[in-house]
Amino acid sequence: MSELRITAIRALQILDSRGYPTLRVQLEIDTGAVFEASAPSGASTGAHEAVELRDGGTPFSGRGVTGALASVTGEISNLLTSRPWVSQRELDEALCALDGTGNKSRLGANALVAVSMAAARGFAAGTGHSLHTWISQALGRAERLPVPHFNVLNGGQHAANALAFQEFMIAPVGAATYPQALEWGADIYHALAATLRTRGLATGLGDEGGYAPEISSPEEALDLIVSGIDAAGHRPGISEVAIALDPAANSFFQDGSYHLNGRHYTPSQMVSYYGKLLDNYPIRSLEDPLAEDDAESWPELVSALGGRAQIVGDDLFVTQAARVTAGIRSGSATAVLIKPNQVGTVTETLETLAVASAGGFTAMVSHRSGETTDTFVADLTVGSGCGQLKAGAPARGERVAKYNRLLEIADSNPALPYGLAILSGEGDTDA
Ligand SMILES: O=C(O)[C@@H](CO)OP(=O)(O)O
Ligand SMILES: [Mg+2]
Repeated sequence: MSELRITAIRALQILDSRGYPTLRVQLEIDTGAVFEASAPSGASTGAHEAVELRDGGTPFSGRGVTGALASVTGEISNLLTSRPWVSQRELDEALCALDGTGNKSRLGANALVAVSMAAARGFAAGTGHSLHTWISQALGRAERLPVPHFNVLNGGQHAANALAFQEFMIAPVGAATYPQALEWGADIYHALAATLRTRGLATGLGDEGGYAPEISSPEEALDLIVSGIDAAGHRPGISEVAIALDPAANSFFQDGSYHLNGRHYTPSQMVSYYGKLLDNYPIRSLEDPLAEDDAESWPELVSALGGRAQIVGDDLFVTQAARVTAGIRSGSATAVLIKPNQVGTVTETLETLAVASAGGFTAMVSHRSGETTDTFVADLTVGSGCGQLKAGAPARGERVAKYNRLLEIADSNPALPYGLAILSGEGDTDA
């Protein structure tokens, strides 16, 4: 692999999709080529995520990134321009050592992840490969176009309505190709708007571009989505248009119980509740169905429901290999959600994917609720071969940037397979 000789690093404050500042980083190398990346930002964050550096005070309600910009143009720039870098791992390890904290809080995970992603683009270009192919080679996995999981109805911390569950996604599992999956997703999204209007419900949007009607129960949301799928002329079903949920249960877990539908559910009652949802709706995936502070209840949920739906740890694992390893041992989930900025570097993200795969977990790559038009996660999904990406609704620029990047990849790689895969270490077996 050719060395990366970085000659200059620039950092620019830009706005994310919620109107808060974030950073865009540019690395210039000795050939004059420039590689760019931008940091996304979550709203429903896990307690163990790598920590963003935010200014506090004013402006931007305390969410300024002056400090993170200074990390990039100061210490990080001094280090990265001081010598050539032979690999992504070497560069990322040096970044982590420079930060010196366990959670990236000194230099900022937002600063580190943007630099690390820009460097990955540089290393990929040095090999003459696209980013997705470079990632697949780094992981030793076959490339695959994912089933897009479109978040069409928003609640929780991503919307102002009273819906406790955060994300209601549709997954066109039965589409023959990625472009067809996108077409189905867009058609259903529009049909859902018509369904909402017919019932006198608002079509205003939540943070990820899904509708945020004034409803409060998950069942109402699921009924609306099933109607929308029907109205678009598709079949709701596990192997046609399936549903995936991210309740993000941290946000309605209080004092040992889950506050939902005007009731308090014990962890065991939540497991039965999800069982009923699986009986009544074609749900293929449940992310953060329980809270991270209720970690001891996850194995019970997996024993009861793990054979019927993918159980994904997001806040529970925060893309960190050690936490995934512990989750594999305790049987706490069957899958991991992958968000590079939760751990802070590309190398650590790839490590988490490798650990998940070796332990028989599936993986789903994810955007954040605060996004930019950066498309790194689209390439990461294809290169990891994990077969699943969630990037919000099939509308709004920062969301469709990812879906459109997948169209580009599909267009220039017509032989790439499309669909779900199991990260089993054995290759890409169809799920
Ligand atoms: O919970 C999630 O999975 C994410 C992305 O959809 O939300 P946030 O970025 O706010 O953590
Ligand atoms: Mg989540």
